[in-house]
Amino acid sequence: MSQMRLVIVGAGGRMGRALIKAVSEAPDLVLAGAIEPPGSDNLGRDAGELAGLGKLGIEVTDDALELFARAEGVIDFTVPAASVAFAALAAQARIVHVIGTTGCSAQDEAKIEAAARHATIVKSGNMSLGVNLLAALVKRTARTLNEDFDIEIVEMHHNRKIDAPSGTALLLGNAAAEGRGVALETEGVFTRHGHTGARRAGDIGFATLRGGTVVGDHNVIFAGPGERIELAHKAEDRMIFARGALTAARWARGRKPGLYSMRDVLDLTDF
Ligand SMILES: NC(=O)C1=CN([C@@H]2O[C@H](COP(=O)(O)OP(=O)(O)OC[C@H]3O[C@@H](n4cnc5c(N)ncnc54)[C@H](OP(=O)(O)O)[C@@H]3O)[C@@H](O)[C@H]2O)C=CC1
Ligand SMILES: O=C(O)C1=N[C@H](C(=O)O)C[C@H](O)C1
Repeated sequence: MSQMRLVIVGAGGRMGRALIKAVSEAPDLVLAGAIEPPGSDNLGRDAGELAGLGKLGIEVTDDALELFARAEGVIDFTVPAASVAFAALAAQARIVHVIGTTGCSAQDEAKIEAAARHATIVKSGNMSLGVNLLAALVKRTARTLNEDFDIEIVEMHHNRKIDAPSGTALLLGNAAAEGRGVALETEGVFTRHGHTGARRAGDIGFATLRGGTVVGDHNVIFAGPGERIELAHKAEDRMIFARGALTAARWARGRKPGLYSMRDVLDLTDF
């Protein structure tokens, strides 16, 4: 099979740079373009140099439409408004769109779902194998334990992160809710301050920590009477997300349009 031609959007970001490196290390993939927003200082720079690799001969541009027309897939770790716009363009070009962007609103999700009628979209709050396996374990654990076990999700990220709770924390919260047969929308508790009253049985609580250069730590605590189970993941390197995104692109190649998740890609659907 020929090399898969991929465009990286948000090429100058923390994940964009990791993705350029990951694509350049993969013999079956080729970098077909690199995109930054209009006005970015990175426009016109070489994508390889941006990622600290030396010249790759791919100039960073803001012309997504032109690049998407010549590519098979786009990898997107940007911001919600950009991902919604890129999904519409991916639908127009009928290509694969891998979305790692977090912090999307319900309206953003609806627009992405609409784009998935024509684009093959894989979207996940976390592209790593470890976190998706953790989500399966959380779901399984929540299914066994009743409401005597209080579920709390603690996450910590670097001080540049702009959304909370993390996409991963929400993914894990949804896994816990699914395991328990409830909806996170009604059971989730996202803030506590002041005289909150006692914890309600069945709550799924979230706590958000921000500081330093932490790549991403998540801990799901099942606190029961006299015992506590903790399931945790610590990301040490953004390359785990980048490689996961490339696994998703390969999996989506040639697949019919639709909205998929890493659960589909990693065949964890039985959990
Ligand atoms: N699902 C997963 O596994 C993971 C998800 N993420 C998520 O990915 C996202 C990005 O994270 P991170 O790389 O740390 O963030 P950064 O802020 O470092 O990077 C975001 C990049 O997107 C660019 N961008 C913004 N708007 C546009 C646009 N319209 N067109 C093209 N590029 C645009 C920014 O450019 P500029 O700076 O010029 O605005 C920047 O280069 C976040 O939502 C994060 O939570 C992160 C890691 C793993
Ligand atoms: O912004 C980040 O850095 C990360 N974002 C994702 C999230 O919101 O869960 C994934 C990872 O934890 C890093």
